Amino acid sequence: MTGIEAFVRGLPKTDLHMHIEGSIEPQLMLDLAARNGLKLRWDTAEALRGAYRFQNLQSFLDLYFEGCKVLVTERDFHDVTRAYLRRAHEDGVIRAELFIGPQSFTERGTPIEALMSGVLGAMEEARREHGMSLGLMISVHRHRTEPDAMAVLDQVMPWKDHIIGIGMGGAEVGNPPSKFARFFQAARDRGFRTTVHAGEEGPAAYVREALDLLQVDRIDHGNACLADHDLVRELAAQRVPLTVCPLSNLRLKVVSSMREHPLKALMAHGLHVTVNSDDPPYFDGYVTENLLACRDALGLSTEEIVGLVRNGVEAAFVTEEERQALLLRLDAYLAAHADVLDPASAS
Ligand SMILES: Nc1ncnc2[nH]cnc12
Ligand SMILES: [Zn+2]
Repeated sequence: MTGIEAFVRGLPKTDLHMHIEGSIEPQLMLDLAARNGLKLRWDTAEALRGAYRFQNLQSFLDLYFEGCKVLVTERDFHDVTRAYLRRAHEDGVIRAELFIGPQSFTERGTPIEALMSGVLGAMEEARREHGMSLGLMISVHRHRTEPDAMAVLDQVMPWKDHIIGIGMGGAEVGNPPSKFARFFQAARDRGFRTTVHAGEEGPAAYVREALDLLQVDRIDHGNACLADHDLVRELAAQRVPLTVCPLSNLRLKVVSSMREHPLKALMAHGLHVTVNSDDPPYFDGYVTENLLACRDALGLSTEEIVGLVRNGVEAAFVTEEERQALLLRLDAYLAAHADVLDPASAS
């Protein structure tokens, strides 16, 4: 490991855009399938990992929803969440905000109680054992109907105090934010913070709808906003965070190479850009690999990497007290590694 790799891995980071059901490492997927008496199309972790070649978002979602079938019991939800949090902790993540999309599981008969207990129990363990700051977000599927999304909102209300936000993912093109205007209004009326996937494969107009119609607090991805200068100006002026996922964009062919990734262009426009993992095993990288891939392809400086990480802390759905505590951890690390940021200070 080079000095900069070790520095980025140790840097206290956030992961504000990741999906629990997209975090199942191949071996765990096989183990969970065996535990539940399910037969997968792959016999080995290598074979499964070899299937992670995608043409677009839909080809990924097909595999992602197939993978969801191995999560059945409370223990399954616990184990997958715990495994992600262990990896994220080793990756230097101090604040993670986790999406789970209940519809994939409740439609197959898993009770919402099993899902919530498993996930929340694992989060509590990771808070205790790793000192992580954690929040859970409920995500609905945009390819389903708005009444379906409303039903999810009703289902999770008993856990309202354990949920920091409501989001939406799934097949973007043809399912614009406007389809869910009443759902997001309802989520806001019930006191939730909101975020939505927009401008990943969809156009800038979808990001505009997310901002104006859904009035979300953050935008997941948001890359396509660059096509609309007025929109970029508004997003920058309002400091709306974008949870960008560079390796996801590469693997889903949203960009044809990392060198063409818009991360630096988004930063140059003064946007509140954060870097996140999305679905780490599927896209072959946790937050550190995402930052290093951007550094290698786009020539990010160490200061720019630190700026992106600081943006993550500023965009987190936390109380101001918690934000200050996270910033203190970041600043303590930077003070202890002043030689990396300013090599002239090393003597
Ligand atoms: N990148 C992505 N886009 C839309 N929905 C998703 N669900 C999990 N990952 C996603
Ligand atoms: Zn996502």
